[in-house]
Amino acid sequence: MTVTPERHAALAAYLRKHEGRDQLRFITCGSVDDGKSTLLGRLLYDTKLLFDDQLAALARDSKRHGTQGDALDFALLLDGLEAEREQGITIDVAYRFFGTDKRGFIVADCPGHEQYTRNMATGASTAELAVVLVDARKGVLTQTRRHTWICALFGIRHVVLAVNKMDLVDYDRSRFEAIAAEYTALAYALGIADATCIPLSALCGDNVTARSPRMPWYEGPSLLEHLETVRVERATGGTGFRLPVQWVNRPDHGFRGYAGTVAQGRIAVGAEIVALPGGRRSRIARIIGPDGDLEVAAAGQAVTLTLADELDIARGDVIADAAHPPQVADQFACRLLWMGDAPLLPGRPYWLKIGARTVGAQVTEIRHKIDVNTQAELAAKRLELNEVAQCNLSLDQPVAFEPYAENRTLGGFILIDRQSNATVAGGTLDFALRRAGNVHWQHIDVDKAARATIKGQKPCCLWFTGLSGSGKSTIANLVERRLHALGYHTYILDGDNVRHGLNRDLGFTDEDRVENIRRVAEVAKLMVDAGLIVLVSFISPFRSERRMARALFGEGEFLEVFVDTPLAECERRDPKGLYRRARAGQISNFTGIDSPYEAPEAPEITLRTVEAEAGALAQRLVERVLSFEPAHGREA
Ligand SMILES: Nc1ncnc2c1ncn2[C@@H]1O[C@H](COP(=O)(O)OS(=O)(=O)O)[C@@H](OP(=O)(O)O)[C@H]1O
Ligand SMILES: Nc1ncnc2c1ncn2[C@@H]1O[C@H](COP(=O)(O)OP(=O)(O)O)[C@@H](O)[C@H]1O
Repeated sequence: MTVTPERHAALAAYLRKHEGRDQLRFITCGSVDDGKSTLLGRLLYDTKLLFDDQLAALARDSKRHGTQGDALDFALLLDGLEAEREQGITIDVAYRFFGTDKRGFIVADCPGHEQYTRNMATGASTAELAVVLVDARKGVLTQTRRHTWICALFGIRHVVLAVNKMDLVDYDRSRFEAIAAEYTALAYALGIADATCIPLSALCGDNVTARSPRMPWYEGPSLLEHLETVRVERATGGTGFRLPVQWVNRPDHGFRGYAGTVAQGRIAVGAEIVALPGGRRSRIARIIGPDGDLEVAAAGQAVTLTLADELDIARGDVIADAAHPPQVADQFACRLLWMGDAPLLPGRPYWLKIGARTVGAQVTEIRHKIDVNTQAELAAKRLELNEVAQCNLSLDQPVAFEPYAENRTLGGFILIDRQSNATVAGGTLDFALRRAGNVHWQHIDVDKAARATIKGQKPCCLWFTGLSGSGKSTIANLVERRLHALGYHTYILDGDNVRHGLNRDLGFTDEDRVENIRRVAEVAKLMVDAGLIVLVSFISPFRSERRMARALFGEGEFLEVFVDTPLAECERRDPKGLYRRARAGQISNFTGIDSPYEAPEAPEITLRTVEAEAGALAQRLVERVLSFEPAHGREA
């Protein structure tokens, strides 16, 4: 079953038709084989609200591939979708919708495999309730705990534990009660106020839509009865109006509209607004809905606003009630669910997307990670796939936000890998850290240009990267000697040396190397600011951090010098005997052996040390530097 444009259109039509009707948005989550597909299939079938085309397909597939004889195999209803996922077709979450005369339902179906945590996070961030499945024979598993944790993280306050396959434990009451007790304690520890446990058999239909005579000891509602009647609070935090601007609509010079979905509150024509983070104010001139002008816009509505004044508002800005604006900050305490295959490394730059805004961001500190089985808080220097943690976050620019507990749209974010563009984390902003709030940039009259002029040179950073023993230090040293002899003001920052002082606390794990490069890049930036020609000679093995270093400098100030020497040659030279020791297992995390080196993709200069002598290579570099130095009578 594919999620075709027709089905999306059908969903949109359904939502329109049932606007205003009581609706429950929920997600289903469970481990593989817990029976999630069968349960959902049964629920859809028994409420007789399957689309006809789906039913026909189900009857056909059941005969062909089903495991239930001539009966309908409900699992097949959903497994088509699973199969597409196996083939790597990108479907975040499949939304299904059905209803009874009491309520409409929108279900985000999230597959159970570990690697689909990402999809589950997407589903959870818009759901009001979660149905968590466990197999009665297996009880609460690590996966169950993880899913429940994710539900809690993303603000779901109502959970149903569907204890499935009760038929396979002879509808045993004590088995159910033991699982229910364990799960209720877990949910309570995670702050989930309402955890309802229901014993059922999706396959046999027990307690799914109607109470089962096979479990007379169970006095609670069937799953459907519960879903129809559970009361969920819909309040989304405060009442102040907020609209994250999705796009700026400028068909001609006469019209400038700001389009987006109202994330909170309501606003009327004439009301005073503030555009954040900039802080400029104006009044609402027009509110334009899909069918024409409106007097008022409220949470959930997609509208275009025009303002009385021409403000410089860009995509990603937030238009807010001027009397009750949200906070603006660039440092946060947050909770994070790491979903990247490569680990999270503090200090590494990622993109952060919040509302309609994307900004550069770094996790500055992992305060602790959380063991989903025990809730224990553990020290961590990195986060691996599916780990959750409390972190501090620093953004390159301030953003308007609300704590996640108050508004999911303005408090929820994702992190995106800058190289692959993959979503690597989902998170929630808890509160702003004010540490940077009172630190202002101090203006200094003597600037970089003045310092450079007095030295008669153009400051720059020559960033050498390459394997240990490739020749970075040798060549950098020759370059500096030559420039120095010509009267230039230079400085070499060498990895070995800086690691004796400023970076004495760092080792050679990936996370320590990230921090090592971050610090030395900042130091190099200060030295360039002081007017110097700086030569940085660090292995700097990761593209991501070299890119971060480059971003600190102005146009033409940063030259990446790739000292390109094959590993075998470095090993043959082995000037410090380190390769020999690494091969003997005496040094771990050695670059090129058991720690990666990511060669530059577009360095300004590549020096192949097996093809030319160090002196000749150094001379090439000196000439390159001199080519953009101001002429002042020095001779090369
Ligand atoms: N495990 C491991 N891996 C790589 N290198 C090691 C290691 N242990 C010690 N050394 C010595 O440390 C020097 C590299 O430090 P850097 O600060 O340049 O490394 S990095 O940029 O953080 O990767 C490097 O110096 P160079 O040979 O000049 O590159 C080595 O002498
Ligand atoms: N063309 C060359 N350029 C630089 N170094 C070379 C070259 N050919 C041989 N070498 C030798 O390779 C070794 C490089 O060591 P070093 O400069 O300390 O490398 P790194 O700083 O990259 O670890 C030195 O012993 C140097 O004499």
